[in-house]
Amino acid sequence: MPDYIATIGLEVHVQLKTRTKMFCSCAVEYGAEPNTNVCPVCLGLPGALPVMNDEALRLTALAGLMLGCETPVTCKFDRKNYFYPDMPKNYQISQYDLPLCLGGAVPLHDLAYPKDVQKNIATKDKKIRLTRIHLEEDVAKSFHMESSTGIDYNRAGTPLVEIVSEPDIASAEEAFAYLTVLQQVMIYGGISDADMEKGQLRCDVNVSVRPSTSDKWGTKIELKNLNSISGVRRALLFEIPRQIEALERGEVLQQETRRWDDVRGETTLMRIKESAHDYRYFPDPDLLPVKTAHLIEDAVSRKPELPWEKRARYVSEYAVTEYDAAVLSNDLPTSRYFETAAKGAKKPKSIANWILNDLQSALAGASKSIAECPVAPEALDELVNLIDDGKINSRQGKEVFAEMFTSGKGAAVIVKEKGMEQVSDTGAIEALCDQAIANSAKAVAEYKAGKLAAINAIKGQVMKLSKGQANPALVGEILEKKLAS
Ligand SMILES: Nc1ncnc2c1ncn2[C@@H]1O[C@H](COP(=O)(O)OP(=O)(O)OP(=O)(O)O)[C@@H](O)[C@H]1O
Ligand SMILES: [Mg+2]
Ligand SMILES: [Mg+2]
Repeated sequence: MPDYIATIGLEVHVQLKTRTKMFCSCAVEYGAEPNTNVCPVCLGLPGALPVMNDEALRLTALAGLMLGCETPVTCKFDRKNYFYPDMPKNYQISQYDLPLCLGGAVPLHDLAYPKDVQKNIATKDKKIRLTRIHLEEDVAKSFHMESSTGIDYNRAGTPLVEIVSEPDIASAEEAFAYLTVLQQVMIYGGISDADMEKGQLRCDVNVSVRPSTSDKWGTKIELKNLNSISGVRRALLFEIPRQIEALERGEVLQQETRRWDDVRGETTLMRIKESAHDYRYFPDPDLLPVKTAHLIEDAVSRKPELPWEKRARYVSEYAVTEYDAAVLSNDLPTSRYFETAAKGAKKPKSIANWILNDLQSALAGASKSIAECPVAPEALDELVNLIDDGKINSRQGKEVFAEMFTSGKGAAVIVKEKGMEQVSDTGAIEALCDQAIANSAKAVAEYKAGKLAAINAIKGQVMKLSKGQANPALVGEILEKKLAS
């Protein structure tokens, strides 16, 4: 059996985070009563005229800047003509030959992916090139019921960007990583909430396979409208072997559109693409071409630190590992928490460890997000300093943390209340050492006879006498001095 290569290109639709729709002042509001956020423009009534939403143009330019696209001096809007009830004007306003953004790339920067994802990503620094990003209006949402179909026009006219990749993706896992990074960039830039459960990020998957000995792409099959990142991965893990097996049987694949059934875990045929759709694109006469200079200027001023820049900075500025940095910069609330706590910390690496272990598991246990964390970053910093300064030991630290998480009290307050502060008062420890030496004649004799480990028994006595609060290093020092004399 020859080896096969998969070729994958994604078309991703992302709803922009604007208050109002693309060409009218209707609210963009998820979950509103159907057909309440509508007007003559988004319902396509005769005589209605579109007015461009400048914020949508700005957000698109920002997405392009973050992903390294070029923005041509002018862009324009075109009518994409088709006849379907989800678009009552019988055309969708989109961008055809002069989109807002061209080129660019999505780096699959190593986001601490699970091991089984990691191993199918070609190289750590692989980039997926983009073809273009264009701006259009979303269409209405259809609800297919038993014997009829309902349509909600609230979604019609929502600003939507389509991000088209080159077919650079070579595995289900690379598609997973690509979408994860794209979603992260959209959220970082405040471009979209990119919540797939709300349909704010949707994906068409184009996939073909070919024998590795062939340098011609195979027949492209399109999987329509996937609505979860793991769904895209699972769909490809089904579809790639399906195509390979068909070729192995000697079948000739046809260009077709397939549907992913998430419950049954398989793709099924929707329609065979007879010929390319003729959308009869032409420039929308109601909308003037847009000069992009002010959009680019605005995007430059709004561009945030990129996720992979943040990650690199954490490694160099806070001396945390690549893995820590990837998890800490994964989302903005976690990165803000970390940076606030790390600012005053002597050892930011300790802060990172606490966030990645105890804090995250406590949050998971309480079903809370980090934004709702009852332990403020400054409070975590205080706790970690108490431990790193040797005021309490790490076992006590865990106890204090648990109490902080449930009561919201500060670390020092709890340490005081529980009388945990380690005794570092030399006088008090000396007295306890004398007492322990007097009680341990056998261990003392052994130690003096050269069995140095016997000191541990005496040390244990002192710790017990201090109820675990003596500073162990100091106890060791004092005992050695006393036993030597
Ligand atoms: N042979 C192929 N195998 C896999 N993917 C491909 C192949 N050829 C093109 N693609 C990918 O298909 C995607 C869409 O391609 P393109 O926009 O050219 O056509 P389309 O799907 O007909 O467009 P639309 O769906 O918007 O009408 C791109 O992401 C591209 O990278
Ligand atoms: Mg497309
Ligand atoms: Mg397509």
